[in-house]
Amino acid sequence: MTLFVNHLTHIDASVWSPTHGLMGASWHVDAELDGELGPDGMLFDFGEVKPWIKARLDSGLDHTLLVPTQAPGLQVFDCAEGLCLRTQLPYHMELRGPRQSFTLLPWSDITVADVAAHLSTELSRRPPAQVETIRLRLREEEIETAAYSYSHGLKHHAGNCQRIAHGHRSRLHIWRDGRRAPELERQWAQALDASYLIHEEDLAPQADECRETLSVAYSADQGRFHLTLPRERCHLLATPTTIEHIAAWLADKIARETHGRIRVQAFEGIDKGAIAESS
Ligand SMILES: Nc1nc2c(c(=O)[nH]1)N=C([C@H](O)[C@H](O)COP(=O)(O)OP(=O)(O)OP(=O)(O)O)CN2
Repeated sequence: MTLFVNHLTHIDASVWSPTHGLMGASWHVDAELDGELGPDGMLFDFGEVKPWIKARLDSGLDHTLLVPTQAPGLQVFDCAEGLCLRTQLPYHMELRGPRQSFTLLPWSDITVADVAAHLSTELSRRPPAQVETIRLRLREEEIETAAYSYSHGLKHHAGNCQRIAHGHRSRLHIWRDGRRAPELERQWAQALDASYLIHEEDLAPQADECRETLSVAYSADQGRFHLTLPRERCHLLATPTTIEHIAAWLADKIARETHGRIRVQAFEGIDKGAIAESS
């Protein structure tokens, strides 16, 4: 017998791509479970499927940086913070942080299908009673309008959002003077895509010769984090990079640039976010 649960949860993470660099990702999770029915006529109570799978994803790959350890020019080694990742292609990046903020995968690139297969194997190792196999399907949200991916870290977050390189793929809705503005949406989604958002207060001192990079450093409950990446990939905010502040920052910037009354609905991954207005 096979049981299925669609839209079981979401995964939000960042992915290191040897062609695109640091990318935010958000995936819907659908699940199928194979096994034998118990005396109650069920394979596994629907009420328990979701918390069982979600708990394992939340304590595993969710909100980590997915690293393809066989990618060209990539090094991973132990360091005082836990693990250090150094990359060369498509740009130089160095990230140091606690081990649990990385998911190391022995591949040359990360694909959604391979991540789903990897999670399915992991979950099937110790399945609940009566369940023999668990298959996950990961899907990007279908977005016909503007979308962008970004990465960030929230040092004050009590949970895994404190990890310095976790990210999202998000819709962006903008209204100018009460009307949806698809051209502004495309323009801003393009400007933000594949970016890293920084709270200015987290900028770390750098040597004068490092004009082309920015470094971010902070300590949080899970440990110390340090990230250096190209300046051109970064946007600086005067506030923490919560979605409330991102929406307000965008609304202010766009209102100043267009001299219009601007409303921004900024999503953080799938189906949630914040709305801000500025004129
Ligand atoms: N009000 C806000 N709450 C949270 C924000 C925020 O900007 N404003 N941000 C975060 C993190 O950035 C996080 O990445 C969001 O991930 P989320 O999926 O919400 O985290 P959970 O795993 O806790 O939620 P589930 O959807 O149940 O998996 C957190 N909060």
